[in-house]
Amino acid sequence: MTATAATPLPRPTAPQRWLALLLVSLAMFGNYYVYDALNPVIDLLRTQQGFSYGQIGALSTAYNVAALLVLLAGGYVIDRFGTRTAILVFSAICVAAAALTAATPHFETILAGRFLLGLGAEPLIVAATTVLAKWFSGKELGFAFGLNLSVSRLGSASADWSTSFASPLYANWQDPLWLATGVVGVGLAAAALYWMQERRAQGRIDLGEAGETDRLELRRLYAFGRAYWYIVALCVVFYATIFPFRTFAIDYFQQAHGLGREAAGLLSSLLPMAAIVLTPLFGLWADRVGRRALFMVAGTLLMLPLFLMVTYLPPGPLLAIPFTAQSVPATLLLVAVLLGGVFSLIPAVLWPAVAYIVEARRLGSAYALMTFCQQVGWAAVPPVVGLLNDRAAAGPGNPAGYAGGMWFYTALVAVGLVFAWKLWRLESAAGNAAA
Ligand SMILES: C[C@H](NC(=O)[C@@H](N)CCCCN)C(=O)O
Repeated sequence: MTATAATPLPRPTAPQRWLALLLVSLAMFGNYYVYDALNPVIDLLRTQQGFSYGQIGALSTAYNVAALLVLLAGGYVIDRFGTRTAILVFSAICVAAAALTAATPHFETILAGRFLLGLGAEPLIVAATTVLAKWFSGKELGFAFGLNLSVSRLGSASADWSTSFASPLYANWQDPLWLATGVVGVGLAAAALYWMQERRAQGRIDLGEAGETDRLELRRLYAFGRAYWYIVALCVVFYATIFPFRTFAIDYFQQAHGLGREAAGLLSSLLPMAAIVLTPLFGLWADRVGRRALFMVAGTLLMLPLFLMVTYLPPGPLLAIPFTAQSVPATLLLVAVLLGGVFSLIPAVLWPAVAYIVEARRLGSAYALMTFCQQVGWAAVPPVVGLLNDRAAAGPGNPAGYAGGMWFYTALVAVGLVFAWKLWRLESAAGNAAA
């Protein structure tokens, strides 16, 4: 039965909202899994296929270049075809991308696969956000976003854990990537179920007006204030450090510190695992006390010494990772735990901070612009780190060769600290003026 113009449609019930969240989050789980699935096979791509670190960096950048092109297209597909079709189409692109990446040993094909992934995965994130806003508007929206991000991070952690639960697959570089294709295939199935759910809801449930998707307004850059640009600058350097570090982390722990793949995967998974638990908690804390700029200063300050600690401090005693048969050196464990804390803290305050300084009607384009800048920074760093590693002939015989990359990350964090500090000064001055 459909409602007439005289009888307003009901808003979705709680079970309907949570079903939508579950299905969209499953699609996002697959999305984050397939992105991170490349990280544990980097050593195999190097030993079995002879890829250089520079080529690995290019595989990472191909994703960002594609994402930049899609962001420039400005959410056209979502506006034109609607969220349910967008989720389905972008999930299907991710599956095709995963299969292309796994299919052949040629560098160009793998590069094309990662490019295709960027075309599907980043707009899928935008479409998922739009879907949640439709189903949850006015009801637990922040909580729904937080849960969605936690499930996405579980996808990243699971890709790292695959070094343990799917260890027999790591005899070659292709099988783990076929597993990733299967996982993102499950995400596609969830997207198809969501498609059915939204189609059934049409004409029966009020999902709000099909709002405009966040658009990039490059012509109006001047309209944002200084505080906004400080946040964007911190966003650029933070993600340009943490995502490339994660890309290379498993291989780095293996080559520079002699860890096995399973231990290296578990260590790397501490970053997304911490974020699953701590991001919502830091978000709640910041909601209570405000002072987000101070949180950003604290986060970047904590992050500043970590890459040098992992490079120069003695490894310390071996410590067992709870619930596993693996042990890792204490210094590495400490650095991974602290990086996990930072990976939880900064995103928890960075993205919501924009909403406090930009007027609501411009928030969409503010986020689109911030994501655009994020991709530019994130695109630039992996080839530089790859080049530094290659030039220094970094490898198990020359662990010191990885130091250049670690100094580069440290320099980026130092720049981030300057912007966080400037934001804090600006906000303190504004607070004093208002008092
Ligand atoms: C919330 C934020 N998301 C992003 O930065 C996305 N643009 C890209 C995520 C890609 C993950 N493979 C985050 O994850 O912190």
